[in-house]
Amino acid sequence: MTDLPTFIAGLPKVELHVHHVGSASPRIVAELAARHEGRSPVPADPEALADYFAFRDFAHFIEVYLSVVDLIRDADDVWLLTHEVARELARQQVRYAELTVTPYSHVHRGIPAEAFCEAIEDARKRAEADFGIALRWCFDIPGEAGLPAAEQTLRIALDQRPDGLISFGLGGPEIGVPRPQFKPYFDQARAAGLRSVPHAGETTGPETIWDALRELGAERIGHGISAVLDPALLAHLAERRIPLEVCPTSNVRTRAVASLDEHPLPQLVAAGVPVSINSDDPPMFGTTLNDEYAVAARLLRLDPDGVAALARDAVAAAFLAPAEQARINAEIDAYRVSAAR
Ligand SMILES: O=c1[nH]cnc2c1ncn2[C@@H]1O[C@H](CO)[C@@H](O)[C@H]1O
Repeated sequence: MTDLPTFIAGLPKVELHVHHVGSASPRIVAELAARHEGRSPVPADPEALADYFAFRDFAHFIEVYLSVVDLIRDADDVWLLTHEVARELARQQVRYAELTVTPYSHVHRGIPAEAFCEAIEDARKRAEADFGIALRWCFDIPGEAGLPAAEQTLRIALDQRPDGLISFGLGGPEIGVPRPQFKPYFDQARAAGLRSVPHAGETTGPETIWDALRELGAERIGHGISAVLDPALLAHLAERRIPLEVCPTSNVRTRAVASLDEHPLPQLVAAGVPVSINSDDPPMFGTTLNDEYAVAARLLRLDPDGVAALARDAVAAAFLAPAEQARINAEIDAYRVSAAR
């Protein structure tokens, strides 16, 4: 029987909550920083970059995140980042990933929406050919940029409508960014067939999650960890099978949770709430998806069968056709059997 980290490394997975820019590896950040020599606070040296990715609080995290967004200056940068993110996901046996991209932030920095969408689409198709990974897009509104960003994100989603686009989200800070104001944009996105997956309950309380459900028609919740403070919400999420996209290390590194041992993941699972395990912004948080599965296994005291079940839970929460879900689940089951020998 292989040890758990080895088992996790080989386990077929899907990832549902991982950010495009937030996944820029130190090597990619260094390459982008070198291209824009001297005009960025982001260090090119991987050691210095690790220190740069130490956050005082969530607001500081967003500030650092946006400084990395500034490194993405043209469509070539977008292509390079996307293809490299796919390589890293595939290296971890990710078969399918719903990658959150924030078109507004790039268009706002001068990359035309059409060029941005062409770059991510071309990189997505090349990644499928090169690495065998299926990528789909969530276009998210950077909440800190408010309603103008909501309007432009919706426009880009509906006007460009890249083939890989399947969902519409809302990221950035929650404090000072109430969810109800974004209802008109989510209504139009959902009417156009996009799935609703806003962040909520990451840095604010359960009421933000209720708003995301009631006002934005959320089908999944990004993070949603403060649901543990509201038993009625826990019961609602469990009864309606509304999955939370949980990112344990992210919550500790952005100071949303004091430590992994205090992370509410066990309480969420005990309440019967469906969860998927995700990495969010892996290099920024010094983690990987495999590391997050190992964290979940420790917090939930899982054996390989339990870890394989976690992977299947993420497949169940994915916006994938049933036949595709069955195919990935069959791979997970076959792997579990082979690893047991
Ligand atoms: O953990 C997170 N919570 C909220 N937003 C995040 C997180 N990680 C990355 N972003 C990104 O920060 C952008 C700010 O412009 C948001 O759009 C979101 O995509």
